[in-house]
Amino acid sequence: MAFDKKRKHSGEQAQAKRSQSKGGPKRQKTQNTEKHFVPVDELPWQTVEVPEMFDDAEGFYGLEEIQGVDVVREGDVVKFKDDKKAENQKMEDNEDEFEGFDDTPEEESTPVETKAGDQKKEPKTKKKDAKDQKKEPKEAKKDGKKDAKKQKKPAPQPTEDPELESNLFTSLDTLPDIEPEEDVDTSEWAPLELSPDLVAAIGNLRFGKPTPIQARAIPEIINGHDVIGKASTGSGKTLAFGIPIVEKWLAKQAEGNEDEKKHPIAMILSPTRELAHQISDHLKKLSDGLTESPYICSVTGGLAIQKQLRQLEKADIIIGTPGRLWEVISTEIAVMNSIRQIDFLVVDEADRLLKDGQFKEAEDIIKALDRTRPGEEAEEDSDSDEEPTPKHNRQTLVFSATFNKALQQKLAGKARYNLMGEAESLEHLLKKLNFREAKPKFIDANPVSQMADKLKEGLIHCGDLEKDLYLYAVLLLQPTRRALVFTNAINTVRRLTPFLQNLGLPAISLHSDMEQKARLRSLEKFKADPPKNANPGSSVQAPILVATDVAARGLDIPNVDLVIHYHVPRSADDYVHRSGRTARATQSGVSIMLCGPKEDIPTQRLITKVHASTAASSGKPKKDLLGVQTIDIDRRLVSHLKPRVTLSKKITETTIAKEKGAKEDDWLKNAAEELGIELDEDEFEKVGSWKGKGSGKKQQEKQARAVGKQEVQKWRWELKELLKRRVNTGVSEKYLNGVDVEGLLRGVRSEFLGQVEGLGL
Ligand SMILES: Nc1ncnc2c1ncn2[C@@H]1O[C@H](COP(=O)(O)OP(=O)(O)OP(=O)(O)O)[C@@H](O)[C@H]1O
Repeated sequence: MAFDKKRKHSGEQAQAKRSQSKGGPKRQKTQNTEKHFVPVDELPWQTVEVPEMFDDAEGFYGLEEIQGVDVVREGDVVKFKDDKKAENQKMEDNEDEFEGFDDTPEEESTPVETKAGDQKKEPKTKKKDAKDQKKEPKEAKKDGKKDAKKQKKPAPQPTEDPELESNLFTSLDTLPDIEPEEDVDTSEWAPLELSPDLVAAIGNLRFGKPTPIQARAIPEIINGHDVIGKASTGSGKTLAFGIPIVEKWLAKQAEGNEDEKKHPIAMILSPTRELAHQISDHLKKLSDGLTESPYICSVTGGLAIQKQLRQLEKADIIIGTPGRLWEVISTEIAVMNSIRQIDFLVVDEADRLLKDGQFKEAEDIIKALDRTRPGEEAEEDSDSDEEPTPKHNRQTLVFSATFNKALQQKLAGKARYNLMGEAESLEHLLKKLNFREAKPKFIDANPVSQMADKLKEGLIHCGDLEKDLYLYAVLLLQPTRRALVFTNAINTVRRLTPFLQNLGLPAISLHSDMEQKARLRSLEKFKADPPKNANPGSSVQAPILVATDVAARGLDIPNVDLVIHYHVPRSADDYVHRSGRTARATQSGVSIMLCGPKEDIPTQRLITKVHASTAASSGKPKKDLLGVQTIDIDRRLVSHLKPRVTLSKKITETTIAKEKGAKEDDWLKNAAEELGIELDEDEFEKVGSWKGKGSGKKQQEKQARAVGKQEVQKWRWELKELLKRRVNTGVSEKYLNGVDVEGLLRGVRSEFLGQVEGLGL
């Protein structure tokens, strides 16, 4: 295409220019398209050699041509579109769009060191940008992910990121977006006399009033007391200690004492890695709303130590698991010295610290905190002959939903006897904590019931071998947004996850034998977008997390409405914490125990223990008030589900046995090779088998390994066919109690769950 260079600004072109500049705020797509239009003077014109004969032509002083330009006519307006520029722009746009976060380890390098660290320096506008990005439609993100995969865009360099946890945990993400003008009334926070900046930050979280534990603990902590706080699960204990810590940090910033600012203000000990990351996230969310915010870092095992160390050096608030914290601070004197000057030591889920061998490390940390530095020691010793009492200025805050009853009584000044056993060791821990005050304030926000207000509890009696069947039945029957299944053993998690997946349910595993990054990814998946239709009556099944007790404490995952105890928990406290993953804050939820014949007695004991105080305070007989309802699931429904459960079990067990067998074979072969022994097939068989304990199971595994691939495929096909048939399960809670079965079987309710068809009775 060629144009006369002697081109005046025609009315059309001027109009074209005007209309481009008038663009104003339009939808993104329009803006992008506008970007591709180029003013006529800026097009990449090329001079054309003209024949001599035109040299003297009047008014004709040259010819230029252009390629790759589209002329677009919009009504009276003509626009020029540079295709090459448009193409480049498109590529840039695609790159901008990429926000993929898939399952590959590379993705874990999402830079998250920003957050609180950057909060310190970042102007508010930046945060707003981040928020805006978050608000981008999910679909766009997904497309971005797909495109990125298609283009094989080089993944970001793995940077051993200790904070994959970013935004994994808090349910704050699920709060509906609020318009800026929609202010939350925070007047109920006024009695706590917090700084206006902090109240505004709390308002940003849309928390209109403090929870009972917050209302009681925050003033005591601000007044400088040591506090032992007890309140039911999901009742806001994290902010009960988090708010006063941030308040003190703000006060120190205002004082402007540079020395004071150099060391961290608080160290929070958490029993699990996931909980540590969650607390960190929760406090960062609170700090997001501040003009200036503390640098918060989490220090947990399973992630790169070097980066954690760098973060520790600049941290204001440290949250960590005792093992990793001890590993880092015991070797880094500078960090240790800095941590010694903390104002707050928090022990979250204190009673759990007694388990899993964490006690020793927690004790080491506390001892190290109190050990005076060499110079100071000499001074003290020379001044006094008395036993050196460790001097520190820190406040100690201990929180949990469960404290041993005897210890509680003692703390409340009511104990008439010495503490024994577990309580004794908790008391021992409390002693080791070396409180600043002789008598820390004990605040019990829920003296009567340990369980959350809006929690319903149920119990299903079934045979030992029927648990899988009942688990499946409950998951089909009880509509959920998210369900959590707890087991007492890692192997059960390993088996149940594929078992449920084979049945078409989106099960995800979580246990301590998984790599830390895989653990965080599992939680991320579980917490990911709630399925759009995962509501009563929907055919979309909500995610199911199958976990050991590693997920029992503290995790605040939004919209978990069902907790199933596949195994009866080992202790009443475990039951309280597991069940506490549902019915959090203002939400309601259901907790159901599957109880085999052998578990009957421990279950009764457990229920009595958990509900004894409720019964006692009402003065009614315990048996009427155990609060746990026995659920009868209709046998006809259960027996209808049995064939598919049997098939899924067979497939799962065969697959696991084959995998395990292959690993054992490899191990044997490697061991034989190293010893320079050649094993023939028969010997190989002999070495791999024995007649001792567990030989029955071994035999079963052997049989399972012998099943041919075709057979397994046949089972899979049969199961697929069964799953295609619809089961009218209905979605009434009444149904769980066996009340409305007839109606459901007749198809009175029009709601269906799963992809299975009528009971066929
Ligand atoms: N004042 C408040 N008003 C409303 N919701 C709140 C308030 N404070 C905290 N929350 C929310 O309540 C939920 C539970 O809080 P948190 O995780 O601190 O509970 P918890 O008592 O520590 O539970 P657990 O014993 O299980 O660890 C969180 O989603 C948190 O954001």
